[in-house]
Amino acid sequence: MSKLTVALVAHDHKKPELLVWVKQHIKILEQCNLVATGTTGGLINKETGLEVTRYKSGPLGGDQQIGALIAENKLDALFFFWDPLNAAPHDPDVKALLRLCSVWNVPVACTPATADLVVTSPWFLSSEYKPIKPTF
Ligand SMILES: O=C(CO)COP(=O)(O)O
Repeated sequence: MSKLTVALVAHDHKKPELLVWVKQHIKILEQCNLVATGTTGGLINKETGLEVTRYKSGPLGGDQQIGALIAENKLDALFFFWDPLNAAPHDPDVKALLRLCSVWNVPVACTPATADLVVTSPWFLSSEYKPIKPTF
């Protein structure tokens, strides 16, 4: 069975929450190909030793690079702890990334609670479940 490709992204004020979450679910996440925006990916690797493919930092195009994976049907899930209390200079990119998850029916979790439920679902690592991809 091929590994799931999973993207991990967090805004600065949410990085501590994402790190806690990654450590809680490390046994599941180590079975996945992990990709991340630059700073998030560097922190995850440093704090957990997990291998992470790092794209550019979010404000420098990293969200768009992850969006490109979605458009190419190369991403299985996104865990995006975005910050609802601080404006981001690249807000259009953030919206575009979340929008593409809706366009292509990619599972996306934006809070630790949702992320817990998604990653512990019996369907998460199973080949029994494949999201239906829309045809346009
Ligand atoms: O800005 C981000 C997502 O929108 C995250 O980027 P970094 O992981 O480089 O901080």
